[in-house]
Amino acid sequence: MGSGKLILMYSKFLLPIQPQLSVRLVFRSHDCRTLFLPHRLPTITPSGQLPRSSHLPSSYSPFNYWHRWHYYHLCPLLQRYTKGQLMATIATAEACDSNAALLASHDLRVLQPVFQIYGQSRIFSGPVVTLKVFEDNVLVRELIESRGDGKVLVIDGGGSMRCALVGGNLAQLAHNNGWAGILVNGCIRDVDEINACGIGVRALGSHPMKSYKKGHGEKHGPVHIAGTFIHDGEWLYADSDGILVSTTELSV
Ligand SMILES: O=C([O-])CC(=O)C(=O)O
Ligand SMILES: [Mg+2]
Repeated sequence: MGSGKLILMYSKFLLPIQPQLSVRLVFRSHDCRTLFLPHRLPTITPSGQLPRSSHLPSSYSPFNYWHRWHYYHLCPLLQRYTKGQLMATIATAEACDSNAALLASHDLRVLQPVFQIYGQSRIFSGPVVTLKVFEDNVLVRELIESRGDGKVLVIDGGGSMRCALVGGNLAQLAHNNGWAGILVNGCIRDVDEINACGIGVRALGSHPMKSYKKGHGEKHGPVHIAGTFIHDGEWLYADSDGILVSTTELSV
């Protein structure tokens, strides 16, 4: 059984008997992990509603096996299915096999395989927000500080190999703000921090130096990365096989 079916089964049959994990709770947030952190686990209420934060006990010890199972095994899976990330179930290879016409018309494009994979989320997708900068990450922070709503930030850093445009702090902030992923045509740093973070990141490589902080660049314009143009509002699909960009959202 595919994981998509499994999650549907979970939503239909198991969530109702686990009222503290209401669908509202799971699908409203882009960061299940935050919600499921042990110290935030809500108690079960008879109505199935989340207790108000003032009702949350300061500690959930001892919390039972069921809670632990959710936290450690289910949450990483749920993260992939939260709002804006449902299309993460599309495998890039399958998408290529079943969309020959879109590939031929260039409505579906494959990025050249020049990116390294970072971050816990190896599969991500979402509508694209584009940004063009050069060795300056002020606008990167500015966008990441806004709500991501499951979008993918595509940063054309001109392929610079002389500094990093994203580090551990920005990656964590992006994850907290609901960005599904970040693609950097350039370098990142704080690799260990990023690899521990729940977001998906693709970049050309890593570099220990930070970038300039001038604020130069252009948001939402077309960018040309890894052999293809990418426009704001297009859809990006990344998994272990590669990265696709589609003019429109692909169906499962
Ligand atoms: O501050 C920067 O330019 C990037 C960085 O190290 C971080 O996001 O942690
Ligand atoms: Mg840093």
